[in-house]
Order: sequence, then C-alpha cells, then structure tokens
Amino acid sequence: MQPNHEASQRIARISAHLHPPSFQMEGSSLNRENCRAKGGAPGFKVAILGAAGGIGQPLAMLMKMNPLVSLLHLYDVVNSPGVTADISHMDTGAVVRGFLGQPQLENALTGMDLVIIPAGVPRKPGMTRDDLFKINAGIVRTLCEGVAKFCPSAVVNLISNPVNSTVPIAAEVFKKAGTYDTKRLLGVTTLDVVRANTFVAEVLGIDPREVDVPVVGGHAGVTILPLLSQVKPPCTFTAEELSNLTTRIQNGGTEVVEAKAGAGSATLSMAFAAAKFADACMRALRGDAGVVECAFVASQVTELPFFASKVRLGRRGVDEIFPLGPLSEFERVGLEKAKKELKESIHKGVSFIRNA
Ligand SMILES: NC(=O)c1ccc[n+]([C@@H]2O[C@H](COP(=O)([O-])OP(=O)(O)OC[C@H]3O[C@@H](n4cnc5c(N)ncnc54)[C@H](O)[C@@H]3O)[C@@H](O)[C@H]2O)c1
Ligand SMILES: O=C(O)C[C@H](O)C(=O)O
Repeated sequence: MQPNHEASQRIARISAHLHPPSFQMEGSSLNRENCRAKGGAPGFKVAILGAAGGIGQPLAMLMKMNPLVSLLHLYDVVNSPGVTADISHMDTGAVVRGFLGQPQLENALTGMDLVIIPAGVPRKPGMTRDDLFKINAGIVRTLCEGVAKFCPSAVVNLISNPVNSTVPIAAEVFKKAGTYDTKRLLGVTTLDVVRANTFVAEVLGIDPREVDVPVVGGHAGVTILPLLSQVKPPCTFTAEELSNLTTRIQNGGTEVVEAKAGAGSATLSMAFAAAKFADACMRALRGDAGVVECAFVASQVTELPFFASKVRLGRRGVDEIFPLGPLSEFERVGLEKAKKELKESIHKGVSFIRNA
C-alpha cells in the first residue's frame, strides 16, 4: 500500500532527525524548532556563555526546564555541540541552539534578554579566587565586549570568579563601549545566600526553604558577610554559633574545592543558585512586583563603588538597592574587614581595563 502524503512527510521528518545535527547548531539548516524560535514565542531569550562547563551544563538543563525561557543559546569554546544535542532532547518549551567558538559569539548573543556568564577556570585546592584573575579577567573582558556589541540591552548575570574583580571589569568594558547601565550588570552571589540558608537551617533544625539570610559585601573569603542578626524567621545565636556559622558560610566554596580534591569547585549547587537568580531576574523583567535578591552591583550603600546587598529587581534590572540595616558589633567588625579586601579587588578589576 502507498503511504499517504502526511505519513511520508512524518517519516521524512523523523529520518531527518536520525542524522546529526538533530539539534540546532549555528550554521545548520532551518527546521521547525528554528522557525518557532524565529516566530518570537513569548518568553525570554537567554544565553549561557561557558555552557559546556561544570556549572554551564546543569545550568543549561535547569534553564531548559524554566517555562519563562523561550530560546536558550548555549555558547562555549569547546563541546557545545554535544551539550546542545543532549539538552535539546528535553521535551520542555525552550528552543535550544548551540554555538561554538569566538566566530559564533555574535549569533549567540544577538537578540538576547539575559546573558549568564559562568565561563572561566575554577579553583583547585590551595588557590584563592583571586588566583583565577590572570586567566578569567581576559575571558570576561572578551565576552563582555561581545555583549556590548551584540546585545547591549541584555541583563548580565556574571558568575566567573573572582566576582569581586570580574564585575568591575565588565563595568569598565561596558563604559568603554558606551553601553554601561548599572541596573543591568549583576554579580551572582546567590550561592552565598543558598549556603547561609542551609547552614542556618541546620543549626535551627528547620527547613532551609523557611530561612532567609541576607549576605552582603562580596564573593570571596572575608568579603562574604552574612547578616545573622537579620535572619528570617527572627532568631538568636550564641557567640560560638555566630562565629562558626560565619566562618562556614565564608569558607563554603573552599569546603567544596577541598572535597572535590582537584576536580574543580562548586558546580551543582552553583547551577541551582544561578538558575534561582536568573528566574528572579526574569520574573522581575516581566513585571512581577517584590522580587528581592542579594547581588554584587554598582552601589552607594558603602563608600565602595560595588557592593553586594539586597536589591529589588524590576523591568530594567536593579530597581532599588536596600541599605544594610542595623548591624551587630560582630557584623560591624566584619564589614570593615570585608571593605578593605573588596577595595583592592575592585581596584584590580578596574585597572585591568583602564591600564590595558
Ligand atoms: N559566583 C559564584 O558563586 C561561583 C560559584 C562557583 C564557581 N564560580 C566560578 O565559575 C567559573 C566556572 O566554573 P566551572 O566549574 O563551570 O568551570 P569549568 O572549567 O568546568 O567550566 C568553564 C567553562 O568555560 C568555558 N570557557 C573558557 N573560556 C571561555 C571563553 N572564552 N568563552 C566561553 N567559554 C569559555 C570552558 O570551555 C568550560 O566549558 C569559575 O571561574 C568558578 O570559579 C563562581
Ligand atoms: O569557591 C570557589 O572557587 C567557587 C565559588 O566561588 C564558590 O563559592 O563555590
């Protein structure tokens, strides 16, 4: 019997998908998914730069699961075709496209609403985040030059370490390009909040989802300053608990680096934190009220030009930066230590671009 027209079309479509690429890589031909993306389905267009990495892969999976995402661009300098093929088979709404290498950066970025950057090398035991500056500063500069050129209105979530320096680097790149908007550049410090909520919940013996700990300052060692006097639900700690909790939150990254013993730093909890933060950014961008997160942003909360604190997110990025609120004596001492180190890290980032 002759197959009818509809059936033969279906067979042709299925067999087309049996031959690579069954996902959409830059340069491959148009297919139905691509048309759907071109049609501008409602939702946000999100790019992950460094998508094939330890953070990038699980983050790509979580973003593919987010119903607010209509188009997901996965860019890396290696292995993005495999990651794209894999993620693209998930039967969720977002259309996935992969991009490999610098020549494809333009297409990876064009039209994006949100750009998440976890590109760069991670720590090994014995290293500080600042030890990553030499390699990651240049990576962040190149990628941010791309953002300035190809999607200057996008909100940027910057993950690459040392965040205390890479955010100032990104700001200087955007200033140079004439595209800088302080509202749209956010250093991701959500993992510090996620850890603080978890560790405090352990001490209080409650569900971490019920806990909210503001973590301010920056994202490295003593610059990570949990405000344990402002924990919700309201609670008190002994002096020993305060000291132990603060130290554990500040060293959370190192705890993971040492446990991984040379195989990198936090990736899964970081992908979770980055996805949580990106979701908050997208909810705010679509107009949801009352979206508040901690982030490392251009700030006047202290005398430093950048500082992490609670910010209200809105349709254009950061809408309002909240003051630190009343601090305990323990926190005031911690704040002075944090500012001292932060000042140097910010200066290092700014100088990297200004003195280039
Ligand atoms: N902000 C935070 O809270 C936080 C938490 C964890 C890790 N980090 C940082 O995130 C970064 C990535 O960590 P990871 O574990 O995913 O590392 P990884 O080495 O597993 O992955 C990094 C990825 O970046 C890619 N990459 C390198 N240069 C690139 C370029 N020029 N353009 C695009 N992609 C490029 C690599 O190919 C790799 O796939 C590190 O700097 C790490 O310190 C930050
Ligand atoms: O600790 C690291 O190097 C990675 C990251 O900044 C973290 O806090 O886990």
